[in-house]
Amino acid sequence: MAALTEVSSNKSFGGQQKVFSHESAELKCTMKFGVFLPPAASGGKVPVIYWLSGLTCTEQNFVTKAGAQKYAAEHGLIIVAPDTSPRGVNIEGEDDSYDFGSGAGFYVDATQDKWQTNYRMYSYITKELPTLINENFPTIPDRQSIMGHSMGGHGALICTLKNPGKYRSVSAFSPICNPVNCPWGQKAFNGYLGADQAVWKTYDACELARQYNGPALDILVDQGKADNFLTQKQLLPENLVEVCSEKKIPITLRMQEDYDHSYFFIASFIEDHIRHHALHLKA
Ligand SMILES: N[C@@H](CCC(=O)N[C@@H](CSC=O)C(=O)NCC(=O)O)C(=O)O
Repeated sequence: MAALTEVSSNKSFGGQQKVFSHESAELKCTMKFGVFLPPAASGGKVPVIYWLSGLTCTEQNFVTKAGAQKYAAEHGLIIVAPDTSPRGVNIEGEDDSYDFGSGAGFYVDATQDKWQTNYRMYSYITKELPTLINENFPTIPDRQSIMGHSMGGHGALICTLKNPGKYRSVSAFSPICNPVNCPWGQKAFNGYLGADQAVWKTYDACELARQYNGPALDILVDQGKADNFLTQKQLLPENLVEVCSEKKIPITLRMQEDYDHSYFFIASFIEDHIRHHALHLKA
């Protein structure tokens, strides 16, 4: 069993909000993650939701700003919130921009020389982290769901679409829906995956939805209408809705008047997302 080091522990809504660090075999560095343990977890096994954060985030953003603990406690759900990239791996240029390198792992397994040893966030999120969580916390391993924000919304969507049946449900706040067609995605995919756009498509939610052939999905997306990144065409939710309607994949896109891209938006609707996952995790 891989060793966990407790970094912090705070009682919250009758449960415990903790942060742990561990040595990641996939990323070859020390990583941190937040884990909320609801009161129900002290008396038995409970389902788990993974939260994937966006650009510039660590595990702290969700833990301190989303206000999820109250609802996770009420529904009896563990929530795990990992960091968004390898840290301190000393790759030249890793800290040069906010949207590539540190804090911007984009939930892919890099293939390019400089990045491929450490930048393996896809394998970390879908394999190493769940194994670690299931070994160390009272989870029901086949009852897991995933949600995320922006770059993390992209991550939640692709982890679900690439692994039919692995997650009981998926939801996202302002996700990057079509990275092959937006500036953030093009920069990250070119840097981590190289120039071959056929490889990019294997990590693009619209392309993956076009090819999806698995259990029925029930995708929930919230998007603020006053989100500057929506206006800048970084998110492209309309492209995902178009593919999902062609493929008859149920998706609910809620366009929320006046909300921006921030955690104030996330905190306003996190209750709905946790309820959405609870319905599927307890069905
Ligand atoms: N600094 C950047 C914008 C960075 C930003 O807005 N990050 C978002 C996620 S964006 C997509 O993945 C975020 O979650 N920030 C952390 C927070 O606590 O708000 C710029 O200036 O454009």
